[in-house]
Amino acid sequence: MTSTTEQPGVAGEVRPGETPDTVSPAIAVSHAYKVFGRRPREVVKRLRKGATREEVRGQGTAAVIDTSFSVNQGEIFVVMGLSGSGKSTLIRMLNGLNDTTDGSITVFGTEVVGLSGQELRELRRDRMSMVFQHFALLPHRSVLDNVAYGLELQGVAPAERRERAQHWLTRVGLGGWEEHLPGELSGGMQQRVGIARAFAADTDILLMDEAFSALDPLIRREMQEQLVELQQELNKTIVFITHDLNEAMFLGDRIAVMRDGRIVQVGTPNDILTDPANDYVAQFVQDVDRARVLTAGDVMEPPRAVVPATAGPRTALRTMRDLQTSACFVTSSSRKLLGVVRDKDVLRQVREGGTDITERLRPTPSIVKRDQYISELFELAVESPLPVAVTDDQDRLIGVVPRVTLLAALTDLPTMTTEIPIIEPTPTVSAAMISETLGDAPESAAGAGFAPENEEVR
Ligand SMILES: Nc1ncnc2c1ncn2[C@@H]1O[C@H](COP(=O)(O)OP(=O)(O)OP(=O)(O)O)[C@@H](O)[C@H]1O
Repeated sequence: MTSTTEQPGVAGEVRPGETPDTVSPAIAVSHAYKVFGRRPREVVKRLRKGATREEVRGQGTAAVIDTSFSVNQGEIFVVMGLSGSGKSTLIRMLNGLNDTTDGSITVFGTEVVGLSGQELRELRRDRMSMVFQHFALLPHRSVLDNVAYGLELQGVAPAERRERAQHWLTRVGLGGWEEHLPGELSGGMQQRVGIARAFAADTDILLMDEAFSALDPLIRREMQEQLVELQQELNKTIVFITHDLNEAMFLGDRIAVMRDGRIVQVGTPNDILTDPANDYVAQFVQDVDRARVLTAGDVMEPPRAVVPATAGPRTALRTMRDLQTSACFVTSSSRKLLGVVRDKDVLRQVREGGTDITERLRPTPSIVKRDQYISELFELAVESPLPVAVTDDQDRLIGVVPRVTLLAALTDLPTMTTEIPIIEPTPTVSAAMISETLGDAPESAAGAGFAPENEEVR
């Protein structure tokens, strides 16, 4: 499990494969508090001593309480939580739009808490752009000038800023709208202008506060996909606020779940879904569209019905009989998936005295990669009698997704409902007939091994 309920002092969490020594976070937040009210520091003291948000309410609103987390360079970090949980306050603390009552926030190693107004403006101009839920466009400037606005603040020359703004308008699908005023555009189009403006400013960090919430579902989906695409292309660090769990799961490399001003869990979408830290998170995720969060790699099982190409037909047949299945994957010596053999074909081959199963090889009906969402597997699973094969970049068979696993993944049920695993597809030839052909007694499934090839030709 890689998810954490962030612990005090644990600011530099890193992703698998990275080491703390080689990666410095883009943003590190440590024990940060934000209290609205007349005596905020007093409230922090009481919170530190264990007072609850409710208990201090008379003195002020504790919007963000003892929050520690870090955002790695190049990741999409989503902050999710119900309305009022403190998400907007938190994201605005990162760029100084809200001051921080207590604690530390660093951006690329520079402490943000305590910077002057001028320094904060520079930070927002040069390092962190923000996309707001309600666009925040300048109503009397053209669409093009709105997109170029950040560049203007950065002092970029007019010709270059027009060119860059034009480029980004085209990227977000608004070519041709340059000279219009924002008010002439639909909500979805205005949001695209906001996004183009943020990307045009070319800051390393993008802060997005409910940036897609005003969009209708189809456009919203499109924008989510476009954001992921742009992020992969440009390797920006993105902090994205949403109260929509499916959006969080789709976008987030990691997700922080907030409740009543505190972060209650940080983890990958898979961690949050399969290993919620508490009942609150569990309730939150119960309605999530699991098919669009879990990948083939998350749910795949070790392939059982597999024989190497060097195994003869007798071995293949014995394997299928013992596993009570009618098909078997065939792999090369380097575990590359070559295809499948069927029980009927192999039975015939044994009777005919054949020795090379690759002569009876059929193409594998469905093959996916480990990072494909299981929503993409259903059609394949319906069309194919065999479990969906999962291969790596070198086409090696690394797992299978049987239909039962796919269905169980949707509801978080265990896949094993009986003691004996059912291996798809069911036999088309009886075990007795196979045993008679092989001239031996059935072995237990657990004992199914590969006989050396010289046994095959006896
Ligand atoms: N300027 C302010 N003055 C006083 N209280 C505030 C201010 N801004 C936010 N709050 C309070 O802080 C708490 C957290 O609000 P915040 O807007 O950060 O939550 P949120 O999770 O972003 O909610 P939403 O999704 O509704 O925007 C709320 O109780 C809110 O009323």
